[in-house]
Amino acid sequence: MSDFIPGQRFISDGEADLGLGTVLNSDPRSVTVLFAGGEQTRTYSVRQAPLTRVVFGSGDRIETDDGETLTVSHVEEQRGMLIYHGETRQGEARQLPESRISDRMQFHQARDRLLTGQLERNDAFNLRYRSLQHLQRIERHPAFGLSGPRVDLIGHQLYIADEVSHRRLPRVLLADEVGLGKTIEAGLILHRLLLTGRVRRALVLVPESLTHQWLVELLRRFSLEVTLLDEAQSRELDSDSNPFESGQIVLASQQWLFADEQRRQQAGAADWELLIVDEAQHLQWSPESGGDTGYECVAELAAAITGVLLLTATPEQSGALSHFAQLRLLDPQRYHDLDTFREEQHGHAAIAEAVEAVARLPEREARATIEQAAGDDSELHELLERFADASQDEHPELQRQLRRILLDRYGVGRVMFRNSRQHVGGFPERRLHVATLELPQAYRRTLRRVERDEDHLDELLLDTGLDHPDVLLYPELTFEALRHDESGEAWWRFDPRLDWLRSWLKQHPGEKALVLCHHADTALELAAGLQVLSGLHVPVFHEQMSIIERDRAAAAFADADREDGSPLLICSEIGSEGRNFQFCHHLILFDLPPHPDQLEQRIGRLDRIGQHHPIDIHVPTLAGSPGEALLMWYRDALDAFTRPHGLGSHVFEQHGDTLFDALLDRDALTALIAESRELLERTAREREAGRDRLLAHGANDEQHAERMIEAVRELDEDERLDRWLDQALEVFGIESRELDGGLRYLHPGPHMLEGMPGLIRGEEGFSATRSREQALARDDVQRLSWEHPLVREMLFRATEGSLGNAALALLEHSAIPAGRIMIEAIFRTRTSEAHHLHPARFLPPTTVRVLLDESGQELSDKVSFGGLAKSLRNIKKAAARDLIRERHELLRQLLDQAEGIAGARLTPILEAAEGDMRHSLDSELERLRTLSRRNPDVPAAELDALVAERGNLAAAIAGTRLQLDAVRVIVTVEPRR
Ligand SMILES: Nc1ncnc2c1ncn2[C@@H]1O[C@H](COP(=O)(O)OP(=O)(O)OP(=O)(O)O)[C@@H](O)[C@H]1O
Repeated sequence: MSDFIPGQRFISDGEADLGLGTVLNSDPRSVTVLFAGGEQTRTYSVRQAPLTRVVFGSGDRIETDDGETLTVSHVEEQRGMLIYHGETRQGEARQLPESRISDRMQFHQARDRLLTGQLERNDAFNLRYRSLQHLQRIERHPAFGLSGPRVDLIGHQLYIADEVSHRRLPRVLLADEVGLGKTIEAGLILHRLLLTGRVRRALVLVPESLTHQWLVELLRRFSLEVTLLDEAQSRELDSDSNPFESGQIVLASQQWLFADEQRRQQAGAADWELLIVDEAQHLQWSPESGGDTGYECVAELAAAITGVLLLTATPEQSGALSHFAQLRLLDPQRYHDLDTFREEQHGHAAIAEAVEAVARLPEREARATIEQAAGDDSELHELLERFADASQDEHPELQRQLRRILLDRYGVGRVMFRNSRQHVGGFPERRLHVATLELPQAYRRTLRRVERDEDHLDELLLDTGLDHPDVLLYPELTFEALRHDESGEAWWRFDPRLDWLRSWLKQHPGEKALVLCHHADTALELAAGLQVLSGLHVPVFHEQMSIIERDRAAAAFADADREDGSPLLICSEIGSEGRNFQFCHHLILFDLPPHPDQLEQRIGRLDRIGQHHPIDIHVPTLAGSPGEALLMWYRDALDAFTRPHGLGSHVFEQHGDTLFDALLDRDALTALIAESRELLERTAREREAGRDRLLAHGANDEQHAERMIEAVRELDEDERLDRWLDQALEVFGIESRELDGGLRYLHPGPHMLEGMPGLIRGEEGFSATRSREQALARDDVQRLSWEHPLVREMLFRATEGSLGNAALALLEHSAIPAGRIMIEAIFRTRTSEAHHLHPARFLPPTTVRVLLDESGQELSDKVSFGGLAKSLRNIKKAAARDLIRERHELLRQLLDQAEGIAGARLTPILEAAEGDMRHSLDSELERLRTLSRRNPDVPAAELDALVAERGNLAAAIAGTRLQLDAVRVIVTVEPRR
């Protein structure tokens, strides 16, 4: 080291605490270094200067002399001096000559720590190496990001999560039938995108009534810490700051956000990579009048955010228009014209037939069907040719490709996923029980007048302030609105539905029932009536209640044994939307909602995943009333109580007005029922032949789903996690005690390192299991997986901090003379930038291990890490430091040599990663290109994004460097006798 240049930066190998030194001057024999941090100057002989040059690489953070932090992107050398280029914390580009690095900068890197004697326990070094190895394996695993959540492994959900999270533009409509797990699918997608680093910030917008449920689900099932933002909390935050920047995942109520212009602007100004909107059917839009405030707010956000998940069980609640409006939010260029959209829906049957024909290949008829659907699509024809020449072994893969191309090109399934009970299977039956009760006089009078005199309806609407058809369907509201005399009798005193309900309770001791009413007022008064008449205190659940009150009511219902427990819960229509009540199987429809999708939402509270009992739907109805007419239409025309078919809204769109006119006219009703039934059956046949069939094929690929389940199980059962956990818990100072039933209790030990998720020193710990079943059955038990926050934190600290990156150990060996030195150097790849592209799927942190003996011989082939680690002993720190100091020069030489050896091994690693990446992205690009020629569902932006991604990934891989991550010095000693 003869050419020291003034301004270059070094640290003293022996005196690390002096900090970072600057060469002041040098001559052929000596070099003088100023350690400004310690205000000291040292002069060394050039030949033996115990100095290590400080060189940073891309991705490193440098502290500057003016208090900034610079993240290095690349380094340039000018006349022996290094110039660092990078970005400041504010994202500004900056150049920094090495002379301007802060004198006080601390060193955490392996080489500096070793040479400055900052050594650690051997087990920490072992943990570091093993953690890197596991990361390398897990980040490439096909189930990575999906194995941690506490959910049952349900095929269609895992398929959707895998498919969507792999897309560059994850913008889809999750439209499974009610209760099939859209929240879970959205959670899985979010979880994976967060873990892979593609998403760092997400905004989740849900109806006010569901905020708490989402908060709890994201925490309990996905271990995601979410900031629930409301007005009070926003005000508490610093008035200058944007409250939407206050958390990584922000959950907010749609009602709150949509109503406040300033908050909407703030949400739009924050940086997000993913937007999730639940119950998207409420967003209203039409070509004539544009969107309502909510729609426009979501449209603005969706235009700026890469990933968008819209959730709705009833995408057509307001007809094809609302469905189109949702798709338009996801891809406005593609869905720009409502008429074209309507027309496209007709061609789906032929494609569905072709998709099904694929399974029957090589039958001639099947081939003909596919050929016909393929038109002039040369790729499909070519695949069919290949199939004809292929061996039987190759058939499944070719069939998969054929199916995929057909669905991709012509299916709606690229943007929309809809699973139905019919295709998922395993759902309990629904049973309808109607109780026809006598219409009370008080209601009858009003109805008869309307029947006789049409104008009376208008008067009634004016007098009551109610809407049509509510004024007819909910006679208790009409009665109350007309009851001017406060002292008069309340409706619940004479309404026979109350008596019916009371006797139902008597006949079903120990059972629970969810009672639904269309209006909150009915729900409240019904509860009041029950209290007076039966002394029963029944919790009510409606949209005017606070979230806390609602949760309390739901809890009292869930646990009837509590002091405030109740066998009934009375809910208003939208008060209970999205809620989970599958622990109960009796549904009492105190009245019926005016829209079939609302009826489906009601039944969906109980008919959800997790419901194991047939569902009993009880409808007390008043003979001759409009409510009874509606029941007949739902039951006889729509078949709305047996199973969800998603066609209710379509029929309603055509016949809704006539229906409301026929509520008081039984002849008209009978005709309407026949007409509606005919429309329902015809549409069902068409949909079954076309769109629905295609959607069902697109929403789930059973083989893919099966592979995902297998992949997750593989990680679930990974025994290496148990071994790694034992080592990690020991190093981090966490104690573990076996409990009965395969559980373990983790709790903080006296020396536990700070900041371990879920554990605080001096406090209780938690029970944990590796078993998915056990964790699903018990809320109080956490499930340990490679994705559990504690495991991730330990993996992170064991590989990213300085923990265990420098160590010294003794090796007892009779065949090697005592006092000989070896170094075990672990290098790892560092791929900078492009985190959001998840380069780790092609190049996870990859280790290169180099084991050199004193003579510079490379032994890693002969001596394995595990074999060596087993034979090593610890040594006292002070003695280790002395040893290092004595052998400085040799260690530096060995480290330089190891670096050279490792460097030579980098090229094949990068080549393999680049090959993998190109293989994967090229074939996807090819697929998208062909697809975009046929299927306008593929937005041009997706193609551009993919090309850009390939370029960025290639650059990231090419820019990968090897960094010495950890080093262990091994000193031989004579075996102890
Ligand atoms: N994989 C799973 N493991 C365990 N529970 C699940 C799973 N999938 C769904 N569930 C449960 O089934 C119920 C319905 O799921 P979820 O709320 O996600 O359905 P949804 O489709 O969003 O319903 P809705 O249409 O009512 O909004 C919830 O209680 C959920 O926790």
